[in-house]
Parts: sequence; C-alpha cells; structure tokens
Amino acid sequence: MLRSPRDFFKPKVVGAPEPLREIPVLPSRMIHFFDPSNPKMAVKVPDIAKTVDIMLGNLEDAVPIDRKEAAREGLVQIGKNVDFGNTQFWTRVNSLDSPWFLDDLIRLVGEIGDKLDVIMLPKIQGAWDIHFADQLLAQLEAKYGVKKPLMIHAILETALGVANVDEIANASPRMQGMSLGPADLAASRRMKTTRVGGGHPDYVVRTDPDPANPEAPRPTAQQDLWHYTMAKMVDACASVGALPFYGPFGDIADLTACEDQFRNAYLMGCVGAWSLHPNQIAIAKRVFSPKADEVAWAKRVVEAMPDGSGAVMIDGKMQDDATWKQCKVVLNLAQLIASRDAEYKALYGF
Ligand SMILES: CC(C)(COP(=O)(O)OP(=O)(O)OC[C@H]1O[C@@H](n2cnc3c(N)ncnc32)[C@H](O)[C@@H]1OP(=O)(O)O)[C@@H](O)C(=O)NCCC(=O)NCCSC(=O)C[C@](C)(O)C(=O)O
Ligand SMILES: [Mg+2]
Repeated sequence: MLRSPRDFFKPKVVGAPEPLREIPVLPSRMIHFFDPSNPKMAVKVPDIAKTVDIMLGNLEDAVPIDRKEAAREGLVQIGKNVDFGNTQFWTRVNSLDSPWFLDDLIRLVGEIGDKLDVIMLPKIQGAWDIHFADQLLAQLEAKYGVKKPLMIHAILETALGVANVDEIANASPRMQGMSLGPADLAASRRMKTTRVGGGHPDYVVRTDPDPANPEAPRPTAQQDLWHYTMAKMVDACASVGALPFYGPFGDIADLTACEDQFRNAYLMGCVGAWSLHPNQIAIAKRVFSPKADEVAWAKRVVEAMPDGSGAVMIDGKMQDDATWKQCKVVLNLAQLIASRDAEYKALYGF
C-alpha cells in the first residue's frame, strides 16, 4: 500500500530533505565495485574514480564476515578523504535481514550522508523492504542534517523480488534504479547454474531434424537465461523514471562474453552494468556509449524531421514520429556522455 498521492512527495520525517520529483539522469555506464576493507583496492580508489561514472564501496557479499566492520569504517574514511569530483559515489550495504544493516546506515548517513548519492539495497523482496529503508533513511537524514535525499537502488535477486518488481519500483520517490543479481537470483529460483550472470551452454534451442537426412547433426543456438527478468526490470524502472542496470558478470577472464552480455542489456534499455575488476571498465564504457555511426544516423533523422512529425524516407527506410523518438533517445544519451567524456565528445563531433 502506497502513501496517498498527496503525501508521496512529502518528507517522511520532520526535518528530512524534500524527496526528489525526478531521478537525475547522469552518465552511468559502469558501477565500479571495490571492497573498502581491501587495502590494495582502497588505495586505487582516487585514480579509478577519475575513469568511471560511478564508484561503489561494497559492504555486502564478497566482503568476509570478519572484515564487515573494517569495510564500513574504510568506506567512511574514503568518503571523507577522497574528492569524487563529478563521479557518483554509491555504496552497497548489507541486506535488511543481516545484523550489519542498521549500523551500516547509521554510520554511513551520520558520517558521509552528504557525500553519498545512492544506497544499493541487496535482496529486496517487496515494497515493504523499500518502505522500511525509506522511513529509516528519512529518520537519519533528519537526525544528521543531510541536505539532499539519499536515493535507493534495489538489487533484483530473489524470486519474490522479481514477482514484486513493479511494486518495488513504485514504492518510494527515492527509487533511483535496479540491477539484476543473477547469482543470488539463480539460487533463490533453484536454477542449476553455478555462474555469476551470462549464458549457459546447455540452455539452447535445437533446429528440427532434416526429413531428407534425419541423422544429420542439428545445430543449436544458445539462449539468454536472463532475458525475461531483464525485460521485467527494464519495464518496471522505465515506467517510473528509474534507471535499470545489468548487474555483474563473474567470468572476469572472458572479456568477449562479458561484452556480449552487457550489449544485450544496453540494447534492451539498461544504462550501465557493474565492473567487478578494472578490466571490465573499458568494456562497459564502450558498450553503454552509443556507437558513432548510430549517433550520426540519429542526427540525420532528427535533422530531416525538425518538428518530429510526419513521414520521410532516408536511405530507403521509412522514418516517422516514433523513429524520431528512438533517434532522440540515442542522441540524448550521446550528448549526456559527451558532457562528461571528452573522448566521446570528439568521437561524436559535438
Ligand atoms: C574478482 C577479484 C577477486 C579478482 O581479484 P584478483 O586480485 O585475483 O585480480 P587481479 O587481476 O590479480 O588484480 C589485479 C589488480 O587489480 C586490483 N583489483 C582487482 N579488482 C579490483 C577492483 N574491483 N577495484 C580496484 N582494484 C581491483 C587487485 O587488487 C590487483 O592489484 P595489484 O596490482 O596492486 O596487486 C576482484 O577483482 C574482486 O574482488 N572484485 C570485486 C568482487 C565483488 O565486488 N563482488 C561482489 C559483486 S557481485 C555480487 O555480489 C553478485 C550479486 C549481484 O549479489 C548476485 O548476483 O547475487
Ligand atoms: Mg547477491
């Protein structure tokens, strides 16, 4: 049950900042994960931050239990000491059913609440989880005098969460976006994969037998295990002005398959993906920035239809109001990326 429409955009606690009416759309091609309790990673944060759109200090899975508090305190120090410039600074806190969640929020909002942009919440099951976090964040923002509202990013990584994805997207004006969490989701659904994202060689469709040669080999084509979930997530996010992301690709050495998985997500509407290792940053940058020839084509269509209506032929293809809108999506994204990334600005000729 949502609050009444009249109350939806009111602060939930006296003294908490006004909720945002619109989620800011910023270049968000990669969310780069680091473990703040790992000194080798922590020392690289200032340099990597200059090369990515989003830096995320991870406190949840992949941080050993005996380093949970070190990771939290390490992130507080990084948040206080590192100048992130115009790179977004996010965290993934521990899940709502863990013993660390409460202290994660109290420490982070209390110490670096004005530096953090987005709090990623793992294992979100339904709107009730978002309502709880929303109210608690408002309490902490009011208590610590935080000026801008912290946004929430939910990871879709349980069967129940996927079943409730629309309610989750609508649960709060803080909802900045969502990411697919293919590893936990696979376990929650009792899928039989043991990978973090990507395809599986046994998930295939086979061609029919050739009646003239029934013994001939029948080629198969591998299918995308994540297509259904990705499509549900993209629709849930786009319908409320939130941003969908592909999550992690765990086979760090397989750069080709990583690029394919990221590109599928890009084409389906995602704005970015996670980079777990420095070698995935360039892949995400390449994939989630429109290609120069697509941008040139989009420019041509938009220039041929200045008011975005009617029907014209360009290179044998019909263009109308709807293709104009598709081209605007590509062009707007290219302009957004060019505003941050000189390399792409030059590539697009803006
Ligand atoms: C995969 C690992 C173990 C390979 O780490 P490695 O040390 O074996 O790799 P390397 O190639 O030897 O590393 C080269 C250098 O890069 C550094 N390095 C390496 N990675 C990073 C990084 N991310 N950021 C900054 N620096 C990094 C590393 O420390 C090393 O530094 P050095 O040259 O000084 O020795 C390592 O990259 C890593 O721990 N990455 C992050 C893993 C992570 O955050 N996992 C959780 C997200 S996925 C997830 O949670 C699932 C989900 C959504 O919940 C669900 O589907 O359910
Ligand atoms: Mg997970």
